[in-house]
Amino acid sequence: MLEVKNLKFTTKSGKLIFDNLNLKINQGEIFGLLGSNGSGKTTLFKQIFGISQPQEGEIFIKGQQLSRKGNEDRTILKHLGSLIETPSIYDYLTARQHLKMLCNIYETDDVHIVSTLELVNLTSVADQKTKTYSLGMKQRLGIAMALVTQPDFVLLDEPLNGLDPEAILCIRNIITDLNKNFNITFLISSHILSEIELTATHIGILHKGNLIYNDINPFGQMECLINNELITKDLENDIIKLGLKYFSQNNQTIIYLVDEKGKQDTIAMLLKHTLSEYKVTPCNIEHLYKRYTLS
Ligand SMILES: Nc1ncnc2c1ncn2[C@@H]1O[C@H](COP(=O)(O)OP(=O)(O)OP(=O)(O)O)[C@@H](O)[C@H]1O
Repeated sequence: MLEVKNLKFTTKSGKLIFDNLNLKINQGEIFGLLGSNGSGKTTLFKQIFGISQPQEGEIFIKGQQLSRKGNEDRTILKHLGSLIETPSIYDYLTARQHLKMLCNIYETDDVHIVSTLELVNLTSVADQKTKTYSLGMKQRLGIAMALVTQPDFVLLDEPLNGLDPEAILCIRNIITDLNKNFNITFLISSHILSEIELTATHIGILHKGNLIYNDINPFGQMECLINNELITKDLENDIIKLGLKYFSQNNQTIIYLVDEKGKQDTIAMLLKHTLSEYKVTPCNIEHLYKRYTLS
């Protein structure tokens, strides 16, 4: 669905934002993009959506390369829905008019306006001017605007901004339902790690210009923690032989136990090395995030 190759981007003031960034998102994935303030999440969304052009590198959507100049052959963008930064909302238009306007711009059927308003719980205020809307209502309208044209790839940059817990739950359900029932692909950024943990199939951590973690969402898996001083060369060879993913940091080696078999194999292997001082705990995105970004 999306392939980003060797993307480089430096701001006018000389700050390096992307340093040969590579990213691949396959159809049907929900890719959760994490990263600290200023790490470049919004910039990446803008480049994928063609609002800003990469200085170096290539972006492919459904196999079609986006033009560097940014103005020819943009038809592929019709398959994209997006909410980038704050939604572009006009005070003097109603929610229904916003959705109608988007359908006109994208030259798509407007039959989904009613169901999209229903989806984001705006039906009762659909004909009120948006100047009367709260922050959360505007945000839900922004999400509706990303969905109304029935795109098969949706970019949501901080979609949970300003939402109350009920609305957060509603958006989570919308994303997972659309993904499950219609195989819609999502790229979502958020600082709410617990939400990404619950929704994403894959996770990327953007840090210092690159994706320092880019893999499946390990939530629900277990990990095994061992002090580095207990890791012998033979043990490391056995970890590699078993095909286990492992990572060493702060005097600790962390082995990801992707399934029950991986867990049993790992424990059997540790026992073979007469190693009993290990700890098996559930994976947690917050720990993962800290582990990668605070190193
Ligand atoms: N219009 C601009 N001109 C110059 N620098 C910019 C501009 N927009 C963003 N930047 C810089 O680019 C970097 C990346 O910003 P970006 O908004 O992509 O980060 P982000 O990861 O989305 O941050 P946040 O989590 O705060 O939304 C920052 O250092 C920011 O200062």
